[in-house]
Parts: sequence; C-alpha cells; structure tokens
Amino acid sequence: MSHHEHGSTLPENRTLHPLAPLGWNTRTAEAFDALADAHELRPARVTEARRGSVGVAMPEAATADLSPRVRKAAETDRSTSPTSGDWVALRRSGDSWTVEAVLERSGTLVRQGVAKDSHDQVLAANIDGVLICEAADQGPNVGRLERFLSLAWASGAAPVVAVTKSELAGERLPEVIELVEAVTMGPDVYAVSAHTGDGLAELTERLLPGRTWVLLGTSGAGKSSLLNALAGHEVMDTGAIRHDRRGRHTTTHRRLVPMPGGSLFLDIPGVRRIDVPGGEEGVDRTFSDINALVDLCRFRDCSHRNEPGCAVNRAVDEGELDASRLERWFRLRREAEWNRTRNDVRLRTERKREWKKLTRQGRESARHKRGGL
Ligand SMILES: Nc1nc2c(ncn2[C@@H]2O[C@H](COP(=O)(O)OP(=O)(O)OP(=O)(O)O)[C@@H](O)[C@H]2O)c(=O)[nH]1
Ligand SMILES: [Zn+2]
Repeated sequence: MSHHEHGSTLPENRTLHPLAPLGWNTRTAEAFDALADAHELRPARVTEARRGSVGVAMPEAATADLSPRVRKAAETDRSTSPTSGDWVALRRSGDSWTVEAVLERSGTLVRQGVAKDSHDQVLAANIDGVLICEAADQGPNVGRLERFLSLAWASGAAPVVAVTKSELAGERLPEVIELVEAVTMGPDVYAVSAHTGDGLAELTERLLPGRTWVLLGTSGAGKSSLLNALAGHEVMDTGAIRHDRRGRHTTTHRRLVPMPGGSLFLDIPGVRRIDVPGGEEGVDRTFSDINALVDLCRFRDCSHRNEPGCAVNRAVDEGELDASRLERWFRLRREAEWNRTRNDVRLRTERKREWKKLTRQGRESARHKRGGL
C-alpha cells in the first residue's frame, strides 16, 4: 500500500487521507500526481527548514536531504528552497530520504530582502490564514497593524486579527476593538484572552480543519499563550518560560502545530519581528479606503499631493480621511515599491548572468558536437 492509492481520485466518502491532518487536499494531491515519477515518491510536509535539509512530517517525523537538482535550483533562486509548510516529494534510499521536488505553492509569506543584495525569503508556504495578534493593553499600534495587514494580504492568505489579553483592557475594550476595526476594514476582529478564555470559542470557529495559519505579532503580543489556550495544553513556550532560559528565541525551530479542531499553525519565530510591508498589492488592499478614492481623482496619474480634482486630498479636507493614515499609506507604498524595484534589478542581473552561462554552455556543447562529427 502506498500514499498514492489514497490520492484525490478516491471517492469523497472514503476514510481520510493519512496526510489530511497535515493539510493535504485535492490541490496538493493533484500537484503530486502530476509528477512524472510520483509512483516512486512519497509526499510529506516540511515542518522545519535547515541548511541543505528539511524536517518533514509524512505523517511520521523524518529528515530529508535536498537532491542535487533541488539544491542547484535553490542556489540560483533561493525562494525555491523548501521551506516551512511546503509540500515535497521524497525518494527513499535505504534509511534516508531525499527531497526530489517541491510542489507548487499556494499562499506564501515572503520577507522581502532588506539589504541591497539580499534575496526574498519565503518564510512559510501553503498558508490559508494569517492571525495577527495585537495586545489590548498596549494601544493598538495602528501603524504596526497596517504593516502586518499588508504583509498578510501580500501572502494571498486572509488576515484575521486577534486583540489579545482582552481582560487587561477592562472597560476600554470596546474602544480598542473599534480602533482596530477602523484599521482592518474587513478582516474579522476577535477579542481574546488566553488567561480568562474569553473569545476563544468564537475564534476557534474560524480555524477550519486542514487550514494552515501563521501568527504575526510583535514580541510579547501573546501569540504563544494564545496558541496554548486554543490547543488546550502547552504546545508552545511562552515568554515567561523563555525568559528563564539563556537568551530569548533560542527555540529557532519551525513547527507545524495541530489544533484540536483540525487546523494547523506554522510556528516561525523569525516572522515575529518582520516589519516590511510586502508588495504594493498588499498595501493597497490594506488601505482599500484610500485606494477607492484614487479611482475618483481627476488625473489618472494623480500623486495626491495637492493636484486639482484629487479625491484623496478632498477626503482629508472634508475630514473623511485621516491625514496621518494618508501619510502612512505614502510611506508603506514607497517602501513596497522600493523593495520591488530593487528586487527587479537584482533579478534582471541574475537572469542575465544565468543566460550568459547557458549560452556559453550551449556554444561549447555545439563545438563539442561539431568536433565529434
Ligand atoms: N493578562 C494576560 N497576559 C497574557 C495573556 N496572554 C499572554 N499574556 C502574557 O503576555 C506575555 C507574553 O506572552 P507570549 O505568549 O509569550 O507572547 P508572544 O507573542 O508569544 O511573544 P514572543 O514569543 O516574544 O513573540 C506573557 O508574560 C504572558 O503571560 C492574556 O490573555 N492575559
Ligand atoms: Zn489624487
């Protein structure tokens, strides 16, 4: 019996695929079946990316090295390297496993390279939802929320906001929720407390079986505590425990944490301090109010800096749009655009180099062929 016989071709009413608790679905099954040598391979989900190898669940835990082909591809374009949440096809040789292919991804959370020569880094693959945590007792910090929302929208996964530590806000809670809702415009907002259990049931309803979530939120926002509370037992070390150990964030592992309702959380500590807004689409989605106004400007190339007939400036004048929100939109757009253009330049240089190499190889092999005739 192999995994393959459990593929998507089976009738729906058959028993659950053994990988279903890890998020396996029709899409991934089809991508796997499309591999030429699928019958020799086994699908698995990456729980942890290391250098040159990955930790996987299939569903039992294992370690797999990257095949030369996968490794080579990753050298050329680091974003193709198997990362947390990826579905991969493994080949067995004796007691060890090798990653032969990375299946096509759906939602990906990408950290855009920040240094001049740095690459985009895919932090999480195949995510369905992003749970943004913002503590009720500290704000909310609107600018930070906007960054997280932009990043979430850019990932292609839907954001949901958890206002954590709700019991600490006391009677200010409705006001805090209102402030958060004014920023999120759309994504659902849940007030939750890991300590009292308030709001956990409502949030749990959003966490559908087989869906993979990622947590975003500043350090101390209560992400680990929330996961523990949702899971009903300790699945994560919380800040209080980590403080006792030498150095924080020593647990740099990336894990796939199953929730009782069948959803999964990818725990990626590196994501916690992420502060780049993702692409411009993510920013525009977050500022959908401003984006709607842009369409009403008289000039299509309006810069919204005091041009005549600018609907954005008019909204500010009429008190319908917060001037500081407009400034934050300008800033995030600039950042996102700057990141993109820089990446474009880098990609162009890389492709040119790659192309030169290929044509050189091509010429050489042509020469060899001629010589051999
Ligand atoms: N009062 C109260 N405190 C909470 C609640 N949830 C978390 N905390 C506290 O807030 C602190 C930070 O919680 P964590 O869950 O470790 O926060 P985190 O977001 O995982 O932090 P990082 O791992 O640094 O990113 C801890 O001292 C928790 O005990 C809550 O619902 N109510
Ligand atoms: Zn305008």
